[in-house]
Amino acid sequence: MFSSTRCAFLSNSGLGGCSSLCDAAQKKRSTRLRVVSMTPSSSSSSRSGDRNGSVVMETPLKELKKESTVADVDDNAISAGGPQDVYGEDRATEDHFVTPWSVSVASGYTLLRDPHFNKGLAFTEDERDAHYLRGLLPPSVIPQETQVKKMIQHVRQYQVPLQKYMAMMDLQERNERLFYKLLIDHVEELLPVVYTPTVGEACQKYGSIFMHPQGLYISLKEKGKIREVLRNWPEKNIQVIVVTDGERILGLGDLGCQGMGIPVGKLSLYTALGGVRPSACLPITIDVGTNNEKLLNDELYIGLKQRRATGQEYAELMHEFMTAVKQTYGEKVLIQFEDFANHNAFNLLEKYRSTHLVFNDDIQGTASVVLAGLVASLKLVGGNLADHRFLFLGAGEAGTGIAELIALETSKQTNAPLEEVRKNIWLVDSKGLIVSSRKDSLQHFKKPWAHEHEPVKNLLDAVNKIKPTVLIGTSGQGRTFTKEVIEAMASINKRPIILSLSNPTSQSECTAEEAYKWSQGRAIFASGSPFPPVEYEGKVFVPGQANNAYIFPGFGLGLIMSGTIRVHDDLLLAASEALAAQVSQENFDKGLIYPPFTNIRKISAHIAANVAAKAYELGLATRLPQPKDLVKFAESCMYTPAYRSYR
Ligand SMILES: O=C([O-])CC(=O)C(=O)O
Ligand SMILES: [Mg+2]
Repeated sequence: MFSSTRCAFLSNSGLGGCSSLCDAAQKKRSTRLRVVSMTPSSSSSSRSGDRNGSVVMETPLKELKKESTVADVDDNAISAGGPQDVYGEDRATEDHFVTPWSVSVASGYTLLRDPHFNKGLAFTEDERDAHYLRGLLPPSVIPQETQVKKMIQHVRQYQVPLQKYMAMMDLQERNERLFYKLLIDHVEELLPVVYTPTVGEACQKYGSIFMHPQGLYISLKEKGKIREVLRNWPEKNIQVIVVTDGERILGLGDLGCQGMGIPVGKLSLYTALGGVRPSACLPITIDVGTNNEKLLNDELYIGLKQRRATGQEYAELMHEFMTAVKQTYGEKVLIQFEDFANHNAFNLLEKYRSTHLVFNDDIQGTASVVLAGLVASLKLVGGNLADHRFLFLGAGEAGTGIAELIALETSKQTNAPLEEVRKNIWLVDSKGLIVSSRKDSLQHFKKPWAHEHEPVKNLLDAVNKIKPTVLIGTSGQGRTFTKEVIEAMASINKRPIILSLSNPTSQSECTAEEAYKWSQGRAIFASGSPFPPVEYEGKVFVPGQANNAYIFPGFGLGLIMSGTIRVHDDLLLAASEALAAQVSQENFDKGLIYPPFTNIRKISAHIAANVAAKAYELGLATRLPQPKDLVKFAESCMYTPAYRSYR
C-alpha cells in the first residue's frame, strides 16, 4: 500500500466574516483537507471507477511530484466555518472516510471533464499553463459572468420546457459552478425549469432522457449491502439526503425509480436557495418496484420490473437504509423524505423522528410554507388564525400536515386545547366531508379531523355548509376548484383565500386566472406550481407560489449549522414565522402573501437563523457555543458558486 498527499491551492474564498469559532473549525479541517489519498486505498478492493462522469485516474507516482494541482476537495476549504465543519467535528469513527477506490488529482483533459472543477473558457492563462490545458481550449479567456450570459441565452432558445431542463442537467454534469451561478442569478426564470413543474415531466420521461446516472439507487437487489452501496458514493461529508421511493411523485402518482428527478431537483435547490454545498448533498431513490403498469411494460424503464414490495419486506429495506445512513454519516445528517405515498410517509416519519434527524417535506415543509402564507395573509384580511375557518380538498400528507400545523400555531396563540382549535379545520376527501360518522373507516391520520356534522358528499356542498374563509387544495386532482366552488367562496367572503397547492401545474386545483376571474378579482391566491401574472379588468394580479421550496433549503441549513439532532414541530413554526416576516409592504400592495424568489438566499438565511435559534432554545442544537448573530452566521455558511483560482 502506498499513498501520497496533494494540496488544494484555492485562493478565492468568496466568503468572509467567519467567527472565531469558525476559525478554530477551519484549522481543524484544513489539516484533513490537505490529505488526498492517492492510490490504492485501504484494501485490495481498490479499483477504477466513475466519479460523477470522470474516470478516476491511476496516477503514476512521478506525476504526483508536481507541485501545482487541483485536488479533489470540493468546496470544503472555501466554505470553512460553514456547516461542514460542524459535521466534521463529531465524526464517530475514521472508518467513515475509507473509500474503496483511489482518489486522484485532476489536471489537463480530465480536469475539463470534471464538473466540480471545470471552468471551461474561464481558465486563466496561468491556469492553462499550470494544469496542462494548453491547446485543449480555444485561446479566448471568458469570465464566469459572460458564461452566464451565454448560457441563459442558450437555455432561452429552447421553447419546450423539457429541453430547457435537459440543457440545465447537461450543464450541471459539465460545470457545476456555472450551473449554480446561472440558477442563482436567474432563479425566478429557472426554478420552473429544474423544479416544479418541469421536473414532473422529466420524471415521467426519465427512461428516455436518461443520460448520466445522478444520485444513488438502492433497490431490493442491494438488501443486506446498503452500507457498501453508500460507500460507493464519492463524497464522504454528507449533510443532507433527500430520499424517495417514487410512489407518489408530485401529483403524478407512482413513477417508481424514475422519481430520482425529485431528490436531484430538491437538492439542487438546497444548494442554490439554501447554500448547502453540492458535495454535501446526496439524492437517493429506493427502488422496491412499481405498480405503474405503463412503466412495467416499458423497455426503457430504468427500475426493477416488479410490483412494489410492501409490509415487512419494505420495512426491512427501509430500516437497513436508515441504520446504514446513521452509521455511515453520523447522527447529524438530515434525511428528507420526499414523495412517499401516504401510508408509508406517515409511518416512516413516526418511526424515525425520535432516532434520526428526519423531515418529511410533503407533510412538514408544505405545512410550514402554507402557515407562513396564511399568517402573512392576515395582514390583508384581518383577524387572527382563530377567527378563520379552513376547508381542505385532499386529506393526505399535505392536507393533514398543514391542518395540524395551523392547529398547533392557533393553539399556541390562544392557549386553547388542540382538540378545540382543530374544530375550525375541515377536510374533504374522495368520499366527501370527513365527519365523525365515518371515523371507524378512516385512516389514522384523518381521524383527528372527523368532527360532528351530517355527511356531505362533495366540495361545493361542503363550502356552502362550512362557509370557510380559506380554501386549500391538496388533492393531487387538477381542476377540482370549479367555477361554482370559487363563486361560492367569493359570495361568502370579501377576500376569499384560495390556495391551489397540487403539483405540477396540470394537477393544480384551479389556475390563477380562474381564481381571479371567478372571484371578480377578490381572491388572495397562491399555488404550488408557478402561474404567470393575470390581467383581469385592467388590473394585473401576481399570484404567489406556496411551494415548500421556500422552506426546506433554509430549514435544512438551520439544522445543519446548529448541529441540531432532531426535528421538533416548534422548528417548523419558527421557519413559518421567519418566512412570513419576509413579506414586505410592497409585496402586500400587490396582493402577494409570499416574497419573490429573487431574494431567496436572504430569506433562507433568516429562516435558518430562526430555526437554529429555536433549536438552541429547545436544547436540540449541539454546535456550541451558539453563534451571536445567527443570520450572519447562516450567510457565512453558504456556498457561493464563484469560480476558485487554481495555482
Ligand atoms: O415538489 C414540489 O413542487 C412540492 C412537493 O413537494 C410536492 O408537490 O410533492
Ligand atoms: Mg414532494
